[in-house]
Amino acid sequence: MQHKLISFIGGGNMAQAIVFGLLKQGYPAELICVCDPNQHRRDLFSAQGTQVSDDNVKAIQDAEVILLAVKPQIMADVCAPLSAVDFSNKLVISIAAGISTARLTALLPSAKNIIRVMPNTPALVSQGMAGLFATEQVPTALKQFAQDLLSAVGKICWLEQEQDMHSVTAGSGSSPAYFFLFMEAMQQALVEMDLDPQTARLLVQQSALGAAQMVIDNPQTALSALRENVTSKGGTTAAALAVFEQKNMTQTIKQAMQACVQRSQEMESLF
Ligand SMILES: NC(=O)C1=CN([C@@H]2O[C@H](COP(=O)(O)OP(=O)(O)OC[C@H]3O[C@@H](n4cnc5c(N)ncnc54)[C@H](OP(=O)(O)O)[C@@H]3O)[C@@H](O)[C@H]2O)C=CC1
Ligand SMILES: O=C(O)[C@@H]1CCC=N1
Repeated sequence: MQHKLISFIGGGNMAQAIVFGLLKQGYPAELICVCDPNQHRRDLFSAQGTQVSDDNVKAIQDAEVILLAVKPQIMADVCAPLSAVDFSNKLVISIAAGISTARLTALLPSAKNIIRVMPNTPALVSQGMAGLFATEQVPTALKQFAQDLLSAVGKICWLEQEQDMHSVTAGSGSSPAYFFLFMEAMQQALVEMDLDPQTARLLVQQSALGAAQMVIDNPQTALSALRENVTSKGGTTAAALAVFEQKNMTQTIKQAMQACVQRSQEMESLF
């Protein structure tokens, strides 16, 4: 992939996942600058050889790519001083949930090239999933750069309609947390059955990994068929799944994902 000078604005959880993921894939550390007001966070990055700064405006002057990785709630305040800089030859990538490209254009009026990305934290271990949306005027070469950047830390999909970003947030941006919660609950249940926490965690994590790998390795097989293959008639799995069914688990998952979409839509009108 082509290497460009990238300034990250915000060095929190998601920026760390992307930056450390990129470094693992050999992206040159000297071409990454991370801006964050927090000294401890800056130290995490400089220890890996990247540039760091507490001055956003200064740090974006020479950058070819600016990756906005602050909370949506403060995006407007963060962009206000940045708008003094000429963005016409720069690529702006925003990973903020619920901040539309129209809103970003209003916040950074000189920016012509804006790409919105919804990544997720497994980027840290090169297993990220990112949805990308570019406005019409973004040149192919810049779209290719954004695609290569996110592909370096996982899989990507392009969205034709920006409104689908809400569903992508429910499906991949937020979803690692659903799986962590599920695994957390399983581990806790096993500990309450007297297994030690390490053994409980091993059972859960290896089963999750194995299940995900089976899904990946069998693209033609319906997920329901993989489930049925584990479920012997009158057996143990059937007993467990019957409880999920009684508790309306499918409906609960659907409602949770709808809540995620609703919050993303709400954030679009709030910030
Ligand atoms: N976490 C995730 O899994 C995902 C997050 N996102 C999006 O990524 C963005 C960042 O989320 P996340 O990493 O979780 O949030 P974090 O709070 O972990 O990171 C944001 C960072 O920005 C810093 N910051 C605050 N003010 C400024 C400023 N003026 N200039 C530069 N940096 C500043 C914060 O410092 P301090 O803490 O001191 O305020 C913090 O270190 C959000 O918009 C979110 O929607 C998208 C997909 C997944
Ligand atoms: O919870 C959030 O709002 C962010 C966006 C997707 C994952 N984390």
